[in-house]
Amino acid sequence: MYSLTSIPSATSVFSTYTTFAASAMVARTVINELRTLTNQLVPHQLQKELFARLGGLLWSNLSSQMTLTVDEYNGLSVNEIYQAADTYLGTRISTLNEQLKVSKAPRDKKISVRINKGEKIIDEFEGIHLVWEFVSVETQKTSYNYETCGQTTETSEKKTFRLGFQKGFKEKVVRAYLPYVMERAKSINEENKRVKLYSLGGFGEYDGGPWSYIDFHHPSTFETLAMDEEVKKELVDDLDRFVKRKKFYERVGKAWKRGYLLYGPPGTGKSSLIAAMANYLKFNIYDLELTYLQSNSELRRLLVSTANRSIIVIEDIDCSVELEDRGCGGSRQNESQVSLLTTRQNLTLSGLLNFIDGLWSSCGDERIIVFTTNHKDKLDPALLRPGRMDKHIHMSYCTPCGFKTLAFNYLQIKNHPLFGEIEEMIKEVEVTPAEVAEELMRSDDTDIALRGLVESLRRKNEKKFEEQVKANEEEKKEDNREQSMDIEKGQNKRVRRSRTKRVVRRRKCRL
Ligand SMILES: Nc1ncnc2c1ncn2[C@@H]1O[C@H](COP(=O)(O)OP(=O)(O)OP(=O)(O)O)[C@@H](O)[C@H]1O
Ligand SMILES: [Mg+2]
Repeated sequence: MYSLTSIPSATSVFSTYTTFAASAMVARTVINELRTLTNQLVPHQLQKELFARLGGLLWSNLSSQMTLTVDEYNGLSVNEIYQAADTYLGTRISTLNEQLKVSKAPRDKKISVRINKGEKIIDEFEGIHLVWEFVSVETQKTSYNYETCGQTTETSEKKTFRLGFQKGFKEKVVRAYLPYVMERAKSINEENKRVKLYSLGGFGEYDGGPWSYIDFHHPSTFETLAMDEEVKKELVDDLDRFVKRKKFYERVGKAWKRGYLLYGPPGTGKSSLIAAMANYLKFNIYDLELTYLQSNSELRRLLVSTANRSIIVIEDIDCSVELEDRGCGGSRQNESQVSLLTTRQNLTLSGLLNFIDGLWSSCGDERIIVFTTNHKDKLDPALLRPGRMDKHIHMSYCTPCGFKTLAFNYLQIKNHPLFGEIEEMIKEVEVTPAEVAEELMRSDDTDIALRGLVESLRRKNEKKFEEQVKANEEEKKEDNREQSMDIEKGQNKRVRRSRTKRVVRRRKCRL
């Protein structure tokens, strides 16, 4: 609604009209002049094209709207803005859209919905009204085929997005809106990303490098992991902080990397934790089996060819590398003299550590490296040195709290009359989460599964008791043996002393 003061006066309307009419007359005269000139100089077909373009140019200058064109390809390379828009607009489809396309690649998790030719999508960004339009033009190209000795016609589709908005917002659209679209598309792609497991075994697909990959479908998540809740939370917070700290790492001049050492007995969830980390961050996993490698240079080549946003895993590091005495009279050598168990003398622990600290740090971003071991005490101190692995995480035997997580995972229950008994027994017995999981999987019937677990814990407890009794007996036997040896030693001493006394007495007599 207009207020009285906002109604334009008759004179101002008339003066606007005359200005507009005068401009139109000038434009028409210019066009006519151009037409006469070009009639004489330029062929008819070219003239048509020229005027169409000129008309478009004049129109866009006279109108307050402007259009940005986003082609699928920029020359031969893909246009990242097009790809981002394609992804982003999939999330902006509304009930106004009538023509949609759906598709799903064999390995995609979700069905993708896109707008069809001619469809428009309305968007708002910081007060700017934006209209996206999808345009697709089919072109046919005929060429001579030397194999069939005939003409072949290829049809190709040129896909474009047109983005319309008010001219005055051009700067803001280019500098703020399009980066926003790209950022949103990146996080949408991250959400839908399929995690890949790269290895050196050569059983998967290759994408150019020395690693082959398969899709990673491990179901482990932080919710399903039975581990100390505080440690779990600390780790999740640590990962969250790590991925957000690009600027921080730049500022302090440190490589954007993080190292974790997971240690604990077999079956306590070290590999499951790596899977949970990969699923949480949507990072690919590189399973680096050192036994496949021959030398430090090969190791370097493999590490350099890993991608950003990935987890490099070296499992059972204590079994892969071992200290070896070389030279120096069999004494324990320093880290530069550490070599692999096998005869592959050129692959050394120091090579690995130097690379983690040095060269590798200078290439790539957002990398996590994880070592696992069942025997932390067997590891070379060089690996445990402060600053080398950022966090040491102990994966322990099952705790009462861990048992509850597993019971919920496997049986979907949060409580049961047997819980109290089981929790008490778990405090006493060393049982791994893998063993508990195995028992819980034995039956779909909650009572049967839990009773089975109680039975197995009881057996373990009895075994532990028997082992303790045996150990005590052994200890007693050992004590007795030592005592009798002491007695024997004492008797021998007395005998020796009395003999010496007799000799001394005899000597005195002689004197
Ligand atoms: N902490 C845990 N939380 C949930 N499930 C677990 C846990 N630990 C073990 N499991 C179960 O046991 C199986 C074996 O565990 P996992 O392979 O992760 O153990 P690990 O510590 O890596 O053993 P290893 O030292 O032998 O490699 C897993 O697939 C999972 O089903
Ligand atoms: Mg493991």
